[in-house]
Amino acid sequence: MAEEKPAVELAKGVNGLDKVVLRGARGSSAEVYLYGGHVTSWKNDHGEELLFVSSKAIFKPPKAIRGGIPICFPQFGSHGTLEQHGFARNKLWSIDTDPPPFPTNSSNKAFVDLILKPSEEDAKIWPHSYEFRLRVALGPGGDLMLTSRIRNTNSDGKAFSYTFAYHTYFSVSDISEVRVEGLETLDYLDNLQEQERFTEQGDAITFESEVDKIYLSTPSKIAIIDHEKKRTFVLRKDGLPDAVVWNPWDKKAKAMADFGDDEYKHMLCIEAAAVEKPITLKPGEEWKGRLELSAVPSSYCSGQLDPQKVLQG
Ligand SMILES: O=P(O)(O)OC[C@H]1O[C@@H](O)[C@H](O)[C@@H](O)[C@@H]1O
Repeated sequence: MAEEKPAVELAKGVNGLDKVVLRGARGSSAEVYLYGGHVTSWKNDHGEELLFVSSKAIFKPPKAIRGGIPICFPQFGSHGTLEQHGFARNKLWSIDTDPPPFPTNSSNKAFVDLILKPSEEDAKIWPHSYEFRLRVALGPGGDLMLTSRIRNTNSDGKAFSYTFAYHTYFSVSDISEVRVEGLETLDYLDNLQEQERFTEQGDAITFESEVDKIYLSTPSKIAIIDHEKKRTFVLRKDGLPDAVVWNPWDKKAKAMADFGDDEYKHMLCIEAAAVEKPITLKPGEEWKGRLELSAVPSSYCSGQLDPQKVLQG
């Protein structure tokens, strides 16, 4: 009998970068690079990849990996003085061997704790002391769970504020066949129109051109229905009121060096985020932001699927 592989294993990834491989009980798996604290793979029990990573992704600092789940911290987007999406996604994280207690299902072994602390160099661009702990776990059913705990460890009595996102790239069969449920009728800021505020109209969201919107105060559950693949992703979030929806479409795709010209057809970013209202932490305070992803088979025929059932179920 083949020897059972460990639930958690340290391995070498692209360009020799360190990565942690997580293996669930029934065949699911996930991979997390220490570079960026970046999840680059999430596979279901059948070994099917559920996240998109570009074939042109550059696995080399200081460029963030194009795809998977980059962590945007302490700034989402370009609205602030820091680099686009902050620096956490292009820092080398460490394995946290002694994380503070974490309420968890003790039978679940497939998880890893990472930590990011500022270096002296970092403190020059963001003069704050913090501990950012990230737990990545595979649930018994193959769900992927990310929990971020950010603590203000400033000794100068100063509070700090930040914006945040789990910039998740979902793998989809064909963007034109995908719909997103849970964001209809909500207000959003349109990044393609100078962040002007609009209200989404009644129907589920479908895609036929570039989209870059920040939906505000969204429900905790959002569904991505991939008709062709007959698969529904369900995203549950906590502590993250907003949701960014991004697809670069053809023109922007061509302008990105680390993204294939046609790859926009096979990805969709739905990002659990806190953007509109920055989070403020006083010294000693800790914030928690959680994302849980599951992928379920959906046998969709036009009109048969009741979105309410997906969202309430
Ligand atoms: O190329 P980056 O820095 O990874 O950003 C990709 C996209 O990320 C999205 O979250 C932003 O809303 C877009 O405006 C941006 O283009």
